[in-house]
Amino acid sequence: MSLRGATATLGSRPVLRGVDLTLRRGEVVALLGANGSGKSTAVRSVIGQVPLTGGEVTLFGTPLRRFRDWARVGYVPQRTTAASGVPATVREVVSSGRLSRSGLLRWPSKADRAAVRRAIELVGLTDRAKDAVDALSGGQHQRVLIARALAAEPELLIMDEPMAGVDLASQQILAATLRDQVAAGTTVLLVLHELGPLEPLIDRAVVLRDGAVTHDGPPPRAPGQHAPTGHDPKPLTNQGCHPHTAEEPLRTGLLT
Ligand SMILES: Nc1ncnc2c1ncn2[C@@H]1O[C@H](COP(=O)(O)OP(=O)(O)OP(=O)(O)O)[C@@H](O)[C@H]1O
Repeated sequence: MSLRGATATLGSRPVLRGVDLTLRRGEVVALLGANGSGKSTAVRSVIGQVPLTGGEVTLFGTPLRRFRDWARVGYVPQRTTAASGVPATVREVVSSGRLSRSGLLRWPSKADRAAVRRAIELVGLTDRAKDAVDALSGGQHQRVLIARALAAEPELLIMDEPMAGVDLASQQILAATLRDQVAAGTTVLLVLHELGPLEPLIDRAVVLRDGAVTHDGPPPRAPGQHAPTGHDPKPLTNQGCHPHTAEEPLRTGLLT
């Protein structure tokens, strides 16, 4: 995927100011930066949720406006309250992630059901498959969202702060899940505040500051290290790591 010269304005505020971000097949890239630097906006523009005012997005070589093959893309939004109060089971939510591949109008095939089962197993929730998602912890809920993205067996996986507010046990399961995906050749774009347990998986880090790229290269080696450009005097890990408070549910088009 690539984002070239991307500019975007939210309200009257320029949020992306000429962002270039390219992922080659099989790469694992971390998008880092302080709160409000534009990370979420950048990934949401990749999946068409934020319109660009300039520049372009291409997915698998196709310009976004002509791209239709959404089953090739898995997207895990920032933690939301989208599932709370919805009486859906883990299996139902994960199955919804398969619809981009199976379509709404036909009965799920054996392969669809197996992919859903595998995705639930990958995130370690097999024993909770019949439970309502709103009976799960925050970390387990995040695992459900990841399983939902994996159910379509995407070639490109985009995750927005998958570790935010996730307990250590879930973090380890997520890291292992991601390791399997990467080993299978999936391309991964991760929005992160710090590399944490995902560090060994990451090939490259892109650092945003005020909507512009200040670094594109090797990831900072240790948590707490400074941004590698020398332009940013603040440690990447200590900029108000925030449990995301209740946010509006996102309508991604990938999740229904
Ligand atoms: N819907 C919106 N309307 C107006 N401004 C917005 C909107 N969404 C985000 N912004 C602003 O755009 C800027 C970039 O936000 P974005 O969520 O992309 O940053 P981020 O780097 O992902 O931050 P965080 O680490 O806090 O998630 C912020 O200043 C934010 O306040």
